[in-house]
Amino acid sequence: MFSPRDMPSPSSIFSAYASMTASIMLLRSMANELIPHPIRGYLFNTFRYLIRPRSPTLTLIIEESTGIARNQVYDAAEAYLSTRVSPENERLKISKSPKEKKLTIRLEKGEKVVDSFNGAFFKWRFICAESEKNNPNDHTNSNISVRSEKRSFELSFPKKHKEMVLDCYLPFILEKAKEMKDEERVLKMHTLNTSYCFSGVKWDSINLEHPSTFETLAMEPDLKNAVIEDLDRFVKRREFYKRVGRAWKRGYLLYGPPGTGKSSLIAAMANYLKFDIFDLQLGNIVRDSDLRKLLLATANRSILVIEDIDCSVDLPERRHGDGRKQTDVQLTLSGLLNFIDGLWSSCGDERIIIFTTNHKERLDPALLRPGRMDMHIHMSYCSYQGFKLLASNYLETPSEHPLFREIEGLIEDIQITPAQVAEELMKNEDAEATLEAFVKLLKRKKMEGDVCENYGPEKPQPSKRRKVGCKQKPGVGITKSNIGVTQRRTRRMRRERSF
Ligand SMILES: Nc1ncnc2c1ncn2[C@@H]1O[C@H](COP(=O)(O)OP(=O)(O)OP(=O)(O)O)[C@@H](O)[C@H]1O
Ligand SMILES: [Mg+2]
Repeated sequence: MFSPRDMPSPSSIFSAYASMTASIMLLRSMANELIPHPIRGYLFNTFRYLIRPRSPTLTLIIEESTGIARNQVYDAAEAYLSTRVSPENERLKISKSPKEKKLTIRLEKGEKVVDSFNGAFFKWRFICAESEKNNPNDHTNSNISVRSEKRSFELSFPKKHKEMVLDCYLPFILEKAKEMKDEERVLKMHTLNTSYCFSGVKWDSINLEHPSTFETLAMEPDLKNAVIEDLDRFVKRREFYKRVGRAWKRGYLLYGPPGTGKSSLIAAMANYLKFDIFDLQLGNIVRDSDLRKLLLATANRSILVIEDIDCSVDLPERRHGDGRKQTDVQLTLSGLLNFIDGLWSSCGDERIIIFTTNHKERLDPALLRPGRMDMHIHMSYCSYQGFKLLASNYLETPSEHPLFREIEGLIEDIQITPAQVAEELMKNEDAEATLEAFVKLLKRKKMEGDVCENYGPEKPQPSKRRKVGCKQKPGVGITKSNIGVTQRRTRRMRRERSF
């Protein structure tokens, strides 16, 4: 047993310490004489390294800049940690620029955050070292110094988690930060500005504030899910497109009567993917060189939209810069498509192109050729499902209402566009009165045999449509690269003239 009597006395400790110090000094002076200076330094450092206690913790230093560029890990950590502040934090920085939608929170110098991931805990600390240097650009010898800050994060964790941090935790933070940035991103709508008479047309941009989302869009649920899945698959497949040697782009053809939500679907896609929209009005382009310039000026992660393609292929006569007619050059749809294909195969990533038309049957076959438009999406008249979604959006009614059954029976027999339904639902704030008026409208339409919209010379024959029972259900018009089916369907649709 250890007893207080066994304890060494203070005088014996002091004499042991003194003799140890004396021997170290002796060794040092011998070493100083015998061993050359550089080797001495090396031995000393190795000895210190060997006797230093091992720490079980690893600390990663994440600096703001790599010397040349910004450090992406730093930016991601800054964004991510702003969502991890806790009541323990005492000082935080807060800011908002005019372009930002929300307040930005950042850690103040020295603040710490503890995060957990996969059951492990990680300690973060924000370091901000200030330094003062003479201004290298100051040639007046005024000795004015510039203050600079070197910011970094320290990430500490048990060494055994090193692989997990490098392979999972940091990639997770990078991904989270990207999601946050996408959410914050203010989408742009680029349209043509034709007022640059001498330098040709240019893109002008405004903030895209179209509120349409997949939640607010009345569409057959299966069709909507198919579109969402297709978009998800597309954005995830960077490596796939590279492997198979295809340009990373996707084409959609939206067709259907006016007011069925084609433009709303484009806005919903842009809002979902956080892609900018480039609205290419072909009618405003008079020179091929302009078209080339405009296409080259479109950005990655964007949607190029050409609306009413059946109308815009009657392109204006090409003209020289001085206004003389240039009749030898005609931009045909297939020419335009080859142009876009060629351009996008050689540059640009994550591009979507969308054509819309009210008359698919009038389209140039070049557009329907295999591999051109990956998905054909038929936007059709309002179904009962579509009505229910609009009613819950516009009237905030519960999912069931006594009048719904009557509406279901009526709406399937007539052709009414979601735009018309939306307009009716907006007429009155009182849900009860609105639904009653809507039932009356449907009955009137049914009695009048007004089963379709008149939106051009091809007004379909209601009796014919009824006979073949061809109110094409939304969703049946969708094909994925299945052009054979699409073409057969187009022929059938031509026969049926469903819209
Ligand atoms: N499917 C839908 N779901 C929800 N709202 C819709 C839908 N379709 C149309 N609307 C409403 O009608 C308005 C007009 O629709 P939109 O411009 O999207 O139709 P469109 O099919 O593009 O017509 P057009 O062929 O004339 O360009 C939209 O702003 C929206 O309020
Ligand atoms: Mg439209």
